[in-house]
Amino acid sequence: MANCIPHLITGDFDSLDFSLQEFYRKKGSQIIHTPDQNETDFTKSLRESTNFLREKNISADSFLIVCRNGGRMDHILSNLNTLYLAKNITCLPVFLFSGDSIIWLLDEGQHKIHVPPSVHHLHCGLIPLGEPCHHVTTTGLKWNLRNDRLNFGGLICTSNTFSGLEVVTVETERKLLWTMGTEE
Ligand SMILES: Cc1ncc(C[n+]2csc(CCOP(=O)(O)OP(=O)(O)O)c2C)c(N)n1
Ligand SMILES: O=c1ccn([C@@H]2O[C@H](COP(=O)(O)O)[C@@H](O)[C@H]2O)c(=O)[nH]1
Repeated sequence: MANCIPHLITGDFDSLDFSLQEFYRKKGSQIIHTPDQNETDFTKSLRESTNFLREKNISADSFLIVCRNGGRMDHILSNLNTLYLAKNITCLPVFLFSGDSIIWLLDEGQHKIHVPPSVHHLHCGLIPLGEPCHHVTTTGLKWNLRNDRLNFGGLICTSNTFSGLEVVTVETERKLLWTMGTEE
């Protein structure tokens, strides 16, 4: 890690040691303090990173966010909320990677998800966070949905897995979180 110097360090810094901040500043990291307490560090850092890429003229395909799951349910839920907020911050896709899962937000419409055979035995799911999804249809899952309704308090799709096809298709008329296991 000694050679890994972040281009940008940003946040409210309530959990960042000042000496560590100074260490990285001297190594060349740009430091942006965002004290606003009406948005989470993740949401703000997505905005700062988007500005950073634009100012430095750096092109990127996506954001891969590596987050800890330290047991704080409010952190987990606010991280998922940031996936919904991301559309207003960046046009790049945002993938949230945590532990052995990756999760991202599917927009309304049809989706094809390419699934490498090495993860066919792992878990996947479709989570209707925030609002019911009245019509969801899938192919490529062990337990497929056929114009089914997903909602909290009713059916949500967790602990599903793959049928063995290399492509999963999802059709949804509302935004829907897609989660899947990743290789150890
Ligand atoms: C309605 C409402 N609830 C709660 C808050 C408080 N709040 C929301 S985001 C935020 C900042 C969180 O900072 P972050 O470093 O992302 O998380 P932490 O580990 O400090 O909880 C705070 C304090 C608020 N501003 N408004
Ligand atoms: O266990 C965790 C801890 C943190 N996060 C994310 O990081 C930010 C900042 O958290 P701090 O406690 O201020 O360092 C938080 O909003 C989460 O997005 C996390 O996901 N899991």
